[in-house]
Amino acid sequence: MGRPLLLRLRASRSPLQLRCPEPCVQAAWLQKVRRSSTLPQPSIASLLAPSPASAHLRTTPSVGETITVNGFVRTVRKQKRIAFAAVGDGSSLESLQVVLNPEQADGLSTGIAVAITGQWKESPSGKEQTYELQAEQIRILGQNDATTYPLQKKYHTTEFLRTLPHLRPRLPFNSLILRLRSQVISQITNFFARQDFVQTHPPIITSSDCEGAGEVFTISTNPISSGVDKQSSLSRRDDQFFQSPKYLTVSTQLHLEALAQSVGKVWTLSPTFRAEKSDTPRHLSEFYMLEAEVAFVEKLDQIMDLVENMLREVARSLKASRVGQELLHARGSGWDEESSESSVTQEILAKRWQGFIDGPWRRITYTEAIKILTAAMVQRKVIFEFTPCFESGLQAEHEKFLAENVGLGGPVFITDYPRRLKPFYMAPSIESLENTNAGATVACFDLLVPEVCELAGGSMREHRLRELLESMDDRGLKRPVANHLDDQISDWPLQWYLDLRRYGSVPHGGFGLGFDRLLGYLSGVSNIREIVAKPRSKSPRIHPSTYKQLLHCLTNTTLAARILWGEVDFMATHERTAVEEVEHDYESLPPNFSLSANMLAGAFAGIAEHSVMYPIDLLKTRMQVVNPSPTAVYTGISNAMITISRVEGFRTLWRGLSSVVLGAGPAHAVYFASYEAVKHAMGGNDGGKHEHHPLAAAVSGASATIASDALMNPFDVIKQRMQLHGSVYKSLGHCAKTVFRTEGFTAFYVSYPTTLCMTVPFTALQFMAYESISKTMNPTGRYDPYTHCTAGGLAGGFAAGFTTPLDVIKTLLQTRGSATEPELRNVSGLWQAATIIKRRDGYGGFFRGLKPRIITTMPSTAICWSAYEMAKAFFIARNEAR
Ligand SMILES: NC(=O)C[C@H](N)C(=O)O
Repeated sequence: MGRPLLLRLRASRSPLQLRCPEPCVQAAWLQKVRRSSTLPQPSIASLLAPSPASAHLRTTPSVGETITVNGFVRTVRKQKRIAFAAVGDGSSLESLQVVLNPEQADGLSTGIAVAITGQWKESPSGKEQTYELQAEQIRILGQNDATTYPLQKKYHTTEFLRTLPHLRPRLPFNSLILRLRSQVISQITNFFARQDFVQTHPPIITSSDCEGAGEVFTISTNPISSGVDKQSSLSRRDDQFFQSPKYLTVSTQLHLEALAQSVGKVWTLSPTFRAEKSDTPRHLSEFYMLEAEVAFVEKLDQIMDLVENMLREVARSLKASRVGQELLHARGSGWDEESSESSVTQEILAKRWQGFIDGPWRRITYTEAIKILTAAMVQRKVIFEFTPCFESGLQAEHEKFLAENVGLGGPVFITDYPRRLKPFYMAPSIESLENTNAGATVACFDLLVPEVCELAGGSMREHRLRELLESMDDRGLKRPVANHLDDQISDWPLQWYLDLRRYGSVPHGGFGLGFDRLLGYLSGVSNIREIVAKPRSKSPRIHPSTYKQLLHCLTNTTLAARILWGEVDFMATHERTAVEEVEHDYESLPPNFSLSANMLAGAFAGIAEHSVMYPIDLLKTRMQVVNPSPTAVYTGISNAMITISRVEGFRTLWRGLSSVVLGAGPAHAVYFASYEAVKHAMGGNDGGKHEHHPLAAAVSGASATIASDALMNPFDVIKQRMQLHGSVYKSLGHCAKTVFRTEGFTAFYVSYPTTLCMTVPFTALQFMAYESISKTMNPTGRYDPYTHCTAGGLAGGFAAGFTTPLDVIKTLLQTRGSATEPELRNVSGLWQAATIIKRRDGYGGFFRGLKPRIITTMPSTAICWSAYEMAKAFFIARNEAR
């Protein structure tokens, strides 16, 4: 027997090596069996890192042996005398290196399916891989349109990949997720089998809404009436295939309860459907739920023990498995990047598994949870948008806090919720029964884990007939006839459920666990759309409430500031119901990111930027005025502030703001929309967030400015006029009218070319600097208020400093109408303005207002970029489920 073989995986970027079991000695008869066998060829995983199973099957070839491998070409590299193809088959993250001669490589392209026969060889030393296949014969198995194949070897965003659910499983990380699913199912199957549970297949088409939340999909055979006029279509008997309304199941629990009364312990892993809003990273309309039901148990703790033991075993076996090792490897070396933009590192993932393995997990009651949340809020450890309160249930932000702080990285059970918040089938808590306050809480739990929050929920079921009927009545579950305990109503959908209590009822309980969420948690994939083969969810659209929300944040400055600094999750500002539905999930700009979302993000940014920095901007304008009136000469910023507030009143500092608010919204909307559109057209989004395109950034910035300044210029002129010392205009309208009447329409645009001369280089410099600084500070490109803010500020300061001379010229042109001297009044263009400044004040004149300009610009651009990135993150989250 040889020593354990250490295979260094091809293309590994981390030192992680997979330990392979000892290769078996190859028996001659086995070789024969394999050669003549019709079984598929060895998988690449079994070749690169044989598992005990594959070694047992004798797929590990010896050096020099001829083998055939099936797979898909991931890349081809051709040199003069030699060519290399990387071939993958989904069995491993790694690909197999195939060595070919250049002629053999002809016709090979990324994506093509091949069967390659060749000699298994040791790679020359110093290569990344240990073994390779020296091709002898290549068989192309089918057509491949290489020019249009969408999964070329380059970076793809997750959103782009979601548009290709039929092809994305071919990516190495996606295939790993498929294997993870399969493995966890087999672990769970083993676990339950060892505990003598019976696996069952309850129906998918049901007649009742188990959770009573009205989130059922109704089944109809009539494609036209379905969904169009549900009510009328179902009331027409001839449209009812089943004679009575039927739904896709929201939970198999009720049926499992029936089956548990036969064999005691049952489980299922079934598709489940919910017609709820599902545009969050944790919800889908179709998902798999793992449910179990146990008869003859009387305590909720027994059900929690079951969940805990099961998940502990899953984590243990995952940790020891090849899939587990590959997941860690992927997290450590960026394999997962394109198919799951996740911030979960190798360490976090390992910690998550360990959190499952360590125990016992914390169990606290709902009442205790509310106390913990309230105390944390009072002690200012956390700011909640919604004050925790017993009656209202836990909001997403509360669950998140509990998962992170009470579970300390591991899971935490929250038990005994108020009866009112839970469905009809739950039994009262034991404590609740013992108390005078009988029935106030129910014997149930939610299992919370960090990031995912609710992973599972379970309860003791009400097994007593009278109490069950009372509970149904409390919730208005209408029975057709006023009920007597012994009434039997044959066509009432839940009649059979009552029978379970009528005939040989036993105490029992069970749980349901979101299986896709579990896989997401175990693999560190934050959005279950990357976990499920073909995610089904309600299409999102930009809802009117979104606009309301943005406005709310804008008008509430403290809230806006807290959001900008990342103290408050933007989502938490949404209305109560939406908090549960919408979650923040920032990813890079998707190709299909809508224009309106871009514009709205831009508008939000523009208004935020201009409003906050307005007073300083006013000072800058006044300091740049050539030949100002003696009462408007200021020695510095603070002197200017004090003088203006004292002489003209504090409110003067804000004069003209309305013009900016009115103009900045649309102008910035145009600005960011053009920026993203030009950047996209110039390939600035290609290659993903790790590639840097300064030219694209600069050109898009410049184009954006040309478009937006055309819109903003008149508003800017009005603003400047109103900011001047001794401005006589009463309002925006008054100013606009007066300027138009006395100076004509051109007054609004005389400074446009100068503005562009200034803003185009300013924007190009700023965007270039912003992109460069962001890429350096935040290489993953995730939403990070701190980097957006810092990069935005630095980029703005840099651009502002360099363009101050042009800004001085612009101010002269924009305010010429308010000047008293004829030379200044009649200045007609950039060059003339520059000459006047030079003559009167020398070169120093071109740097007047430099300091306030940098001081205004830095926070302005910081706010602007932060607001823009925040709004963008928000829209991406809304765009999620497309
Ligand atoms: N089987 C269960 O306990 C799951 C529960 N019916 C739910 O949908 O949350």
